[in-house]
Amino acid sequence: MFLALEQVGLYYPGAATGRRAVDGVSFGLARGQIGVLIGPSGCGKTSLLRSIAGLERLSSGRIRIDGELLADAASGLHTPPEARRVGMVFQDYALFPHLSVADNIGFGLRHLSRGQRQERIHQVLDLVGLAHAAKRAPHQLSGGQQQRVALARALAPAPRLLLLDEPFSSLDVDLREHLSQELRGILQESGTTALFVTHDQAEAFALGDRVGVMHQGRLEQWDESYAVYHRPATRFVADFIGHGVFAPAKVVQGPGGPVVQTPLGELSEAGECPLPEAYPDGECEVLLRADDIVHDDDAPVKAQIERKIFRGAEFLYTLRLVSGERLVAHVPSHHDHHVGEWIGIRAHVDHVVTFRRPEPQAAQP
Ligand SMILES: Nc1ncnc2c1ncn2[C@@H]1O[C@H](COP(=O)(O)OP(=O)(O)OP(=O)(O)O)[C@@H](O)[C@H]1O
Repeated sequence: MFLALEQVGLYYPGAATGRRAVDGVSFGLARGQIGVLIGPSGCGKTSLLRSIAGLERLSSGRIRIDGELLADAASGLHTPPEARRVGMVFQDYALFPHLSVADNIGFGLRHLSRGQRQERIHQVLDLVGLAHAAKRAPHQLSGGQQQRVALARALAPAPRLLLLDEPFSSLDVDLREHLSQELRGILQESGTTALFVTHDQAEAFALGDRVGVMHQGRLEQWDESYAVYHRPATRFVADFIGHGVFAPAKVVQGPGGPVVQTPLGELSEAGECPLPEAYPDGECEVLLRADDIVHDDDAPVKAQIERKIFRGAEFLYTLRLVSGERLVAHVPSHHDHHVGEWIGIRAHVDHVVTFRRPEPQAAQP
C-alpha cells in the first residue's frame, strides 16, 4: 500500500475526554486512490490527518508512505512535516492577500529557478482551470476560485500525498458538489494520492475510492463506498450512514435456507443471510433503510404516516406500523399523502443486514 497506517494512536495530554483522539487506526491506500474519512464531529478525523502530516507525534503505531517509515511511536521516529512531501488543503484557504494568484502558488516553489517556477505555476493553474487568473489578487476571485487556487498551491510542489480537511465546507451546496467532482478529475489527472475529510456523506461517496467511518477515535470500517452503505460492518456505521431504523427480527431456518422474520415479512439473501445460530434464539435486529421500503397500495402491511419531509424528488416519510414499530421510507414526491393517512408498504431489501440486539440500558437512578 502506498499509504499505510498501522495501529495509529494519538493522545492529547490533558484531553477533556480522557480518551485517545485517534485509537488503533489501521488502513491502506493504494497509489493514485482517493480515501475519504467521515464521522461525527470530534471523532478524530482532523487529528488523524494532522498525524499523517507530521503535525502531531504518534502515541502509538506506525505510518509509512511509499514504503518509507515516517513515524514510529515505539522507536520515537518522527519525520518533520516539511520532510514528508505531504500537501495539505484546509477549510480556510488562507491565501496571502497581498500576493497575486501566481505568487501565492509560487510561494512553496522558491527552490526552483525562476523559469521552472513559472512553468509549474502555469501547469497547476491550467489543471484547476484558472490560467486566466494568474495576475489577480485573491480578493478579486470568488470563494470557489480561491479554493481552487489553494488546491493549485498544495499541488504545485508535487506532493506524494495530499490531505484535504473539509476544503469545501464554507462554500454553498451547488458549488461544493461541482468542485468535488472537479477535484476528483484534477487528482486523477495529476496522479495524486489523496485523503479527504468531510462530514458530508454524499461528498464521501462521490469522491472516495475508499471510505472510512470514524467514531470516538476508532476506524469502524474502511471499505468501498458500496460496501459501507450496503454492508455496514458495525451498528454505528449502519446508523450513521443513510436514513434507516433497526427493527426487531428473528433468523429462522426456512425450507430454502435461513430467512429473517421482520415486521414487514420474511427477508432472505442467497449466501449472505446469517444463520439462526448467529444470535441467541435467532433474535436480532434488522436494518431497514428508507430506500428499502416501497410504497405499494396492494401490500398487506399498512403503516400510518407520522411525519413527512419534502426533499425535492422524494418525501422522507416516518411511518408507524400497527405493532407500534417505526420505519422511514423514501417515496417519490408525486405520491403526496397526508400525515395520518395509512398506506401499504413492503420491504425490498437486496442486502440483509442484521445485528445483535443491544443490551437493555440499566435503569437510571
Ligand atoms: N489540540 C488539542 N488538544 C486537546 N484535545 C484536542 C485537540 N485537538 C482535538 N482535540 C480533541 O480530540 C478529539 C478529536 O478532535 P478532531 O478535531 O480530530 O475531530 P474531528 O472529527 O475532526 O471533528 P470536526 O468534524 O468537528 O472537525 C476531540 O475530542 C477534540 O476535542
